[in-house]
Amino acid sequence: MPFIIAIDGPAASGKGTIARALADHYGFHHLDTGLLYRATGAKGGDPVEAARTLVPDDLRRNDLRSADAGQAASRIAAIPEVRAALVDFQHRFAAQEPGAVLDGRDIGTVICPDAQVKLYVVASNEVRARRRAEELGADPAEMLAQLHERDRRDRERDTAPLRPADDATIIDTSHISVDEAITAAIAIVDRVRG
Ligand SMILES: Nc1ncnc2c1ncn2[C@@H]1O[C@H](COP(=O)(O)OP(=O)(O)OP(=O)(O)O)[C@@H](O)[C@H]1O
Ligand SMILES: Nc1ccn([C@@H]2O[C@H](COP(=O)(O)O)[C@@H](O)[C@H]2O)c(=O)n1
Repeated sequence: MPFIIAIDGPAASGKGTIARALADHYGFHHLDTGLLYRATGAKGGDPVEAARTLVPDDLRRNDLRSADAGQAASRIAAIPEVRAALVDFQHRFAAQEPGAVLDGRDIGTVICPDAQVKLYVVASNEVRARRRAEELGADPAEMLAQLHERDRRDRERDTAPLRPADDATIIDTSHISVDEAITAAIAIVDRVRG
């Protein structure tokens, strides 16, 4: 049975950084599920049809990391039929041996509720905005406004809203380095793997 690590949290909290490092450390597969929503939003047209016809090549577009792509993703992510169309892909990915790390918004709550490890990564709004602004070369105040809007949409939607699973361990990266965050995550996984 594959070992599944589910990582959720708001935008720019550091979950992708931790997810990649865990996958590397344990030799697991890694899926940034945000890319599925970003690619669906970027395809344009009917979002439900775009999600149903998504192929791996769509995830390789080089314009998916922009702030605009993030905003478009969070709008189409509120549509239940879009989410439903992306479930199979995520389940197939999570079923790969020897294990998989999936990061997103609803991995521990909806996609992989039986994951052996669930992490919920947070950081203060100001820290997240500063990190994202540095990453994209954008204005921190503008990033803060965009993150607020995206988080609100993600938390308030009816289907699969952003929230920690009841059995998730919280990691707050506001005042710790990337290395410290990764070390904390590995310690949590190692405790479960024994
Ligand atoms: N603990 C940390 N200390 C300092 N910088 C960090 C830390 N964790 C992540 N970062 C930086 O913050 C930025 C956002 O991190 P990351 O992409 O991992 O966030 P995310 O939660 O996956 O975001 P998104 O949901 O938008 O994909 C990156 O530039 C990353 O290098
Ligand atoms: N499991 C997920 C993953 C992402 N979303 C939506 O996509 C947007 C972009 O995600 P990033 O992780 O790349 O920032 C995000 O704001 C969510 O609206 C989702 O709903 N479920």
